[in-house]
Amino acid sequence: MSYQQQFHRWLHSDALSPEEKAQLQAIADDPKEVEDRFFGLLEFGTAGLRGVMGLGLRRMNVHVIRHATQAFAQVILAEGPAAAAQGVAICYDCRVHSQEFARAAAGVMAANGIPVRLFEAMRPTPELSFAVREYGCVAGLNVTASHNPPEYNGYKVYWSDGAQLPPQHAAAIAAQMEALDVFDDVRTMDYEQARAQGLITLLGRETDDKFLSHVLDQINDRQAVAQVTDAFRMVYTPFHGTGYQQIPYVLEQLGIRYLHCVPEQMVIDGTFPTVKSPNPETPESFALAQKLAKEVDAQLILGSDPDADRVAIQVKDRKGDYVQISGNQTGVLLLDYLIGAKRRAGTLPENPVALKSLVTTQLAQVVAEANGVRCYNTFTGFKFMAEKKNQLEAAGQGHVIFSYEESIGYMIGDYVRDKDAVTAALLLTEMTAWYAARGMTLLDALQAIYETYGYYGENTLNLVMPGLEGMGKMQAIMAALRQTPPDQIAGTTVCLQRDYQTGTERDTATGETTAMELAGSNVLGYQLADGTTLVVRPSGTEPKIKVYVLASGTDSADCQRKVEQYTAWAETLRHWAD
Ligand SMILES: O=P(O)(O)OC[C@H]1O[C@H](O)[C@H](O)[C@@H](O)[C@@H]1O
Repeated sequence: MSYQQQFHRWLHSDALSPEEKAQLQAIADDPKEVEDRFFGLLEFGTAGLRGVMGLGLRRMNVHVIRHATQAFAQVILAEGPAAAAQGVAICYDCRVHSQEFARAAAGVMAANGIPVRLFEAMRPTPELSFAVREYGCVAGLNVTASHNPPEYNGYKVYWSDGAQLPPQHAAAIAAQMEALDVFDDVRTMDYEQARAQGLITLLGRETDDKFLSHVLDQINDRQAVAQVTDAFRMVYTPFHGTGYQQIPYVLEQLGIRYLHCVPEQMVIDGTFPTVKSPNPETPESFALAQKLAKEVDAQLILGSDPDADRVAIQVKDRKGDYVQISGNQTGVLLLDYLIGAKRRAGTLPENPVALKSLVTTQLAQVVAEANGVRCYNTFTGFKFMAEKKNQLEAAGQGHVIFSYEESIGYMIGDYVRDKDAVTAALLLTEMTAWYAARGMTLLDALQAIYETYGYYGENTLNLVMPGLEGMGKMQAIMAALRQTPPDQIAGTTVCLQRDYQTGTERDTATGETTAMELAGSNVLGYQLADGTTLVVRPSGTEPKIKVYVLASGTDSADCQRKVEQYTAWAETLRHWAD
């Protein structure tokens, strides 16, 4: 069906209310907008479906949610009646329409005879992962667009291990979505009726208590916190999102006495009125938190993203300014700390393993291996880390103690299979207090790590390319890089050219091609003669190409110089599609 046909189908469908039809009518004379909204289905990316809210096949709205859920229900039903009877857990975040979408999804599952455990109110994403495992659900889903701007919403899908669906299962849902009509093939049931029939039950306090008790079990060193508690001040912001109860709670349980939460941002609001972007990766998001931190003279600022699966930190430097510690650096600090803390507490398992994504700093591997911890790379997305953790542990090949990505996601413990800002916030605070008890800030600790293991520097460049046009440009850039793989980048020889789609690595000196362990994802990589690694991939959550520069050098300035040099080259990729 062409996009115009799709548009007319929606415009005349009985499933749409008169108001919805009027909204669609308003764009009828704008063919570009109609095309953008109807040219195809939303794709399952790094974190499921994600899109701008609005009417249309390529937008997030109740019809698309029901369609996706019907497709998901078919995949579950195909597992047989026993699997379907295990039911699904459903969660949602603070966004406008998230509760409505979650209830609509619950209604579709119920209409398909699949029992639903629905959170009574918004909750952090990691609690959904936990609930799926805890209640032996066959699957789970979460209505959230994580850190995206307010106009977005999304749909994350989980399987029975509590991890987001790996590509082959996501592809099964996508295939069902293609096969099922968006209106005619969707079974749905009234929310209240499904509740009355016991097909939808609510999850609340009891689940929180179980989850939080696992989180608190991760504490390694209460003593260190007790030592500094009278002088240790910190600021926390949930950015109007789901971390607002559990993170302050666990920090208090850790023994933090002076915890200052940013009052304006403790107010739940899916429009995120006090920030340009609710993404804690962007230091500017912390403006209000910094203001409060200066007032109370805090040592640490911590901010969790709206669905509380990711967390970023800022610390006070010598000049008294708050500086962001990148995800790459935070992960290295936490990994190094956890190895030490677990060793001191006698809780480091035999055969410890750390996982990271292939676009995360090499330093993590160096630190892990120097401390007797094996380290593996995976593709971006915690579904891949969860898969690797499950595989290694089932085969008796090690116990994963820590998994992380440069994009400020951290997974710790065995009770979740997704990134978890609640546990990470707890341990980042414990770590900061531990160093404070030794007269060190996290910046000092980072410097010590560089001096011990070598200097590393990283940057991620985002080439934003929105809409249908942007999609074409991104494809063209990836195709051009494949067609003419660079032999030199910014004047430096490329030694190895990697294509993670085919899983092959080409040595430019010999022309020899060898197979790599990782394959099957649209990612390209270049190993340069000066030790720098460059990785290029289209984002799976936003319309952009991401270029990762991972450098090492003789000191910080040397790393910085390389990072700038290759970032400048990465900027030029923008024009490869012109
Ligand atoms: O690089 P992207 O595909 O946009 O993904 C960026 C991040 O998005 C989500 O938060 C995923 O859960 C993360 O695993 C991922 O690192």
